[in-house]
Amino acid sequence: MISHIQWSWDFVLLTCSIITFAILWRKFSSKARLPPGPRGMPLLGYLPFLDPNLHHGYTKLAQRYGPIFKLKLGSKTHIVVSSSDLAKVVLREQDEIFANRDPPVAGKAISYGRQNIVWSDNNSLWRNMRKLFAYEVLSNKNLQASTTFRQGGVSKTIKHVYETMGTEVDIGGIAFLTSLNVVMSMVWGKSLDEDVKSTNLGVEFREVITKIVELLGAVNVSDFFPVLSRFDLQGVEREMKRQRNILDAIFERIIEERIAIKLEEVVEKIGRKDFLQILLELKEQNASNSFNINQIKALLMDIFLGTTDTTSTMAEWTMAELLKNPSMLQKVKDELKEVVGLNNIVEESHLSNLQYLDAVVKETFRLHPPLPLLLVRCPNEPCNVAGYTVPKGANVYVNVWAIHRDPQYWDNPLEFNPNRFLSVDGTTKFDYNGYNPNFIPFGSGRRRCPGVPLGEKMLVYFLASMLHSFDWTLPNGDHELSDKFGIVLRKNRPLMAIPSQSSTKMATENDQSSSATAAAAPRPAVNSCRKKRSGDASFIQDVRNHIDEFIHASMDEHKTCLKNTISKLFNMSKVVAEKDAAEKKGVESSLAAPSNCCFRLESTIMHQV
Ligand code: HEM
Repeated sequence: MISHIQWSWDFVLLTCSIITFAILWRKFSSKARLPPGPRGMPLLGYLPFLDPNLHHGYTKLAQRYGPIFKLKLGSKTHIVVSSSDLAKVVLREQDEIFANRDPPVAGKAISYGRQNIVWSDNNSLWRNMRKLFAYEVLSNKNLQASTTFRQGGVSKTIKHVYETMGTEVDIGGIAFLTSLNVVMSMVWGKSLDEDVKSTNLGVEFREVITKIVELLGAVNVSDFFPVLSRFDLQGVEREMKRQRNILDAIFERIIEERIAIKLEEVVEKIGRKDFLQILLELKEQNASNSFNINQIKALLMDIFLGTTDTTSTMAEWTMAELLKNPSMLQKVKDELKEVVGLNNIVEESHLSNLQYLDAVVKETFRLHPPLPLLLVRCPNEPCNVAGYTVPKGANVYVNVWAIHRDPQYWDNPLEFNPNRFLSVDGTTKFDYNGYNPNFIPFGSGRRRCPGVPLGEKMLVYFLASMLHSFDWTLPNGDHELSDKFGIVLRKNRPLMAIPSQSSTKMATENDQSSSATAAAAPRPAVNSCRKKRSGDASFIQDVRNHIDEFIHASMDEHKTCLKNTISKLFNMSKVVAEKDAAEKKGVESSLAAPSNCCFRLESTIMHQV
């Protein structure tokens, strides 16, 4: 009997030991070891202690818990990676495992339920969309073909700034409208002022996109407790759908207008098919790589959101840093004077020679990466990073803001010093392709930003043009550079600056031209002529209008340049008049077609003045 009791007792002990060992093994074995991190409250986890400026809060936590740490936020596990070595592991070495997203509720709402590139998982829809995007929007050929749109967009802005010289300008605002104009022309061949149905489209777009970006970065209870998401307690989903519907209505109208006109008219107007046309034709043909109407609209959202807010925010940060550092600003202006020349306007062909400006932009990207935590990644299976387990489905963030300020990789990391990006031979170090994990403002790996070539071109071209055409001062002599967390990292207070006539130009009294005047005055008139003109009768009148407008926009010191231009314009109009007369007589004319004359007028003004 005693031996029987002893045996049962041994059995219980043995069973308990095995269970305890199994639990401890599971907890402490390297395979299941979760990264360290702060303890939170029951149920809520660390939510009540989150710093609203997430990138600052996460950087402080990394200093305490190391380059990979874990947070429990509601029912979600967040893992934050804050060193370039571990960023490389997540974004490149285990790229495929980390290629999914776990979008916030707001992200699902704006993308019609993940029907776009940004919030889609790594699946066939995502692959098809990215392929089309890379080939039809951002290929070298297309970027080359869309140079005129960028020129047009920037020249409209120069005109606007020129007209408001001496008053405060919202730098982010003008950069936003410029990129919006460019992207509208690229996507559906019509810039803001060509859209006759809506006079306030630019302002409306900015308001909506600003709100959307704000909602994407909002702390939303539904994201941390998915079971509560159906109640939408903070109304984030409702508000996002409202904003989406505003954009949706604009897209619907443009698509309807497009379906109503003939393809030949589109091609005639912009010389080739635009992106919208390509998407609609694929849909019409029911091609295997076609998208439904919601997917088309979601793709348009990607392009509009991806282009406008990031580029304008970066333009603002760069101008803010330059205005804070006058000697660097002067260096940029000197470089522009040397590369572009006083009497010319900036062209995209100049950009590759603007090494110092390029270094300034890169230094700004380092200190103020527009997406400080990139976009959330989500592993499709449990995996090992630095000896810790990252569970399947966790929300993984790469703290680029911290990596870009890590003293291990950057000397005096808080100092704004563009020289760190210049090599001895004057070329710039680092690119935006994400191969160097110390510098990844556009992300890295397969989900890296596909918009790099367009974003970079637009940003540098905009900045070069603004800095070459005008001098800029701060209204109160100084300004602060604090930031405000959001999915896009904005300046806490918008940058206002006052443009004035470029001093380098005023210094050369006999200067024959001004790039501001050149770019500002005549272009819209010429464009409107190109639009209006199909017959010949009004053409001479059009030319007169150009001259009137040009004189109207002039300033005293540009009289000589005006005189030259006007005589060129008269010569051009004489050529056209001769052609008209020849045609009336029924004589075959060897002169250029009227539309070519328009183009020549435009280039006379843009390039010879
Ligand atoms: C200054 C300009 C820009 C910056 C700094 C920027 C930055 C980024 C970053 C950091 C990501 C996330 C990458 C990741 O998760 O690893 C991203 C994704 C993306 N960006 Fe950009 N971007 C810019 C311009 C553009 C432009 C011009 C477009 C479109 C024409 C664009 C379209 C996209 C898209 C579609 C994605 C999602 C990619 C995916 O999930 O596969 N971006 N961008």
